[in-house]
Amino acid sequence: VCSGDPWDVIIVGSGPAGIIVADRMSEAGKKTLLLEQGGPSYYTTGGRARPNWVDNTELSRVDVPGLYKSIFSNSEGNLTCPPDIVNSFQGCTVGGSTAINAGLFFQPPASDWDRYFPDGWKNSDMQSAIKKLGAKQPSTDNPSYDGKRYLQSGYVVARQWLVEGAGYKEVALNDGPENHCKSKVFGHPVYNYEGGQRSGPVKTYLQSALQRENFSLKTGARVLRVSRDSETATGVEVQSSGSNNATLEHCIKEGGRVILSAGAILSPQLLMWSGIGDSEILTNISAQGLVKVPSPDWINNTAVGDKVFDNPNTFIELFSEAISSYDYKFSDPVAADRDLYLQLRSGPYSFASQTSAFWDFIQQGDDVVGCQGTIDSSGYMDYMKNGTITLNVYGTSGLRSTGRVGLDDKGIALPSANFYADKRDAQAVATFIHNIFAALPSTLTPLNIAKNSTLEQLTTWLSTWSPYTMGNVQHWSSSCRIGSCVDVDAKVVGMKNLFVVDASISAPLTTNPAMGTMIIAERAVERILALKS
Ligand SMILES: Cc1cc2nc3c(=O)[nH]c(=O)nc-3n(C[C@H](O)[C@H](O)[C@H](O)COP(=O)(O)OP(=O)(O)OC[C@H]3O[C@@H](n4cnc5c(N)ncnc54)[C@H](O)[C@@H]3O)c2cc1C
Repeated sequence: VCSGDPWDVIIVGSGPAGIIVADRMSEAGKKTLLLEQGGPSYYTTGGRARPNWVDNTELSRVDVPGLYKSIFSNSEGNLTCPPDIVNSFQGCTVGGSTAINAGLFFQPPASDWDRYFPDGWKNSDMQSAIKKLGAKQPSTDNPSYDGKRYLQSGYVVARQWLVEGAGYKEVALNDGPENHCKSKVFGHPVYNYEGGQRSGPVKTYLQSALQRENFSLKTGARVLRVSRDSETATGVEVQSSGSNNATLEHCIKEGGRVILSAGAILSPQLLMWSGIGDSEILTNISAQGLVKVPSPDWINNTAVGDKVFDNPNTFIELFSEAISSYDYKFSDPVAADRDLYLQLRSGPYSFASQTSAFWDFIQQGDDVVGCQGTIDSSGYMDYMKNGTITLNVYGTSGLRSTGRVGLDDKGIALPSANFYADKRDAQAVATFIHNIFAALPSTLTPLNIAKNSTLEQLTTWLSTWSPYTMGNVQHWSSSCRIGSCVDVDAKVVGMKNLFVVDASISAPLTTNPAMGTMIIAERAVERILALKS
């Protein structure tokens, strides 16, 4: 029995991709339902979780960029997914992980589309999607509302090291093809903020969707599976929050569509619970009653959940007498910085803590591997002494080691990353570090790895687990790739009207994934709307 009238399009998940798809589908006149299992995040969505110093403002903890890091230690506001929903650190709230992330907003280089995406998704095909995103979503590399740059001592030292020493070009990182090539470039991080506050799809696309009468957002609505009649999706089965095991059915009209935008870990789980995936996994979870479709109607596709990717992270602690470290606080910020933020949306709390970013590509035979460096304003773990900053080094595009989204014994998604399973990956990241270490000035000292380490020593160090190495950064992508899991229109292989549009369908990108995922969502909408049926 359908709950309410049927929809033209039902979208599962209000992350950046889901919100963009919902806005564009409703703009195209489709009667559109967006379902999100989590609750409010930004102030404008009803989010009120925040430290006392932000009381009496129209801000929640989500709106204040400088409260970003507190998400890892303070769960107030139920913004992250509980363990009975997914076995990883993700946003389960309006905006998905863009409501809890740092807001770093980097445009993937043109070479990513050309190298790693199929026909129809090459750089030239992506231009209209990139333009549409740029027109709708503000971003800035100078986030403080008063126009001044704060916490720049780390930038000055890094600039001297990488630009003057190592030959990186200092650029505006998203501007123009020659700058966003991400090839030996250095600059100020770009954030999707506006007016000293977090922006992102909730503040842009979602607001335009909410103006339309043919659009509806329902929160607290966890979709369990897609209902289907053989290869035709008919709707989704939803477990309403608070209700004990009660479910209801939202239906689509004949000719309607279901689009999964639940993220790179949960979209594969939804497919599996809907009887689409590796038959071995389907057999296991159907024994627990999690698959409702009879086995003859299962769609056996081992590409569901396969080759999931996250960036392997290495933290390098660097010390210089010339640096003043800055430690962000949730409850008790430095009074002057608190006032600067509250009165002028300016100062350190107008950004998440990163003060510079840079990229290079490492050539390995015919292959290239992208590497990214992002420098934070403080030390980490055992290295909190003033003068210390943290360099996060990520391996990015072109890495060969990937994992799999499996399910735990309760059927809940559990990603594996398999970092450096292919040794060439560790060698590529080590080469990136070795190259920049060669240019370290005498005034800047790495604290957790020797400055004069050989390439072999660096390779061994970064591929041996420690609190500083082999870390996940929760940039999950690539678990339902175009060509094997979905087709070039983002349609699930074997299904007529079921789609996946989120980080799942992206290849590993050279940059942090949010902006690329949003571009992909714009492109997928163009292709879906162009389909005949
Ligand atoms: C801590 C952290 C920091 C990050 N920092 C950055 C950064 O600075 N820059 C950057 O580019 N990227 C960053 N990322 C990654 C980036 O945020 C993600 O790549 C991006 O949000 C992925 O978008 P998505 O649309 O694929 O899915 P998600 O953002 O994962 O959104 C999926 C949404 O679907 C909902 N959902 C899932 N399953 C269901 C269901 N069954 N029923 C109903 N709703 C469901 C979820 O609750 C969630 O709201 C960060 C991620 C994390 C976790």
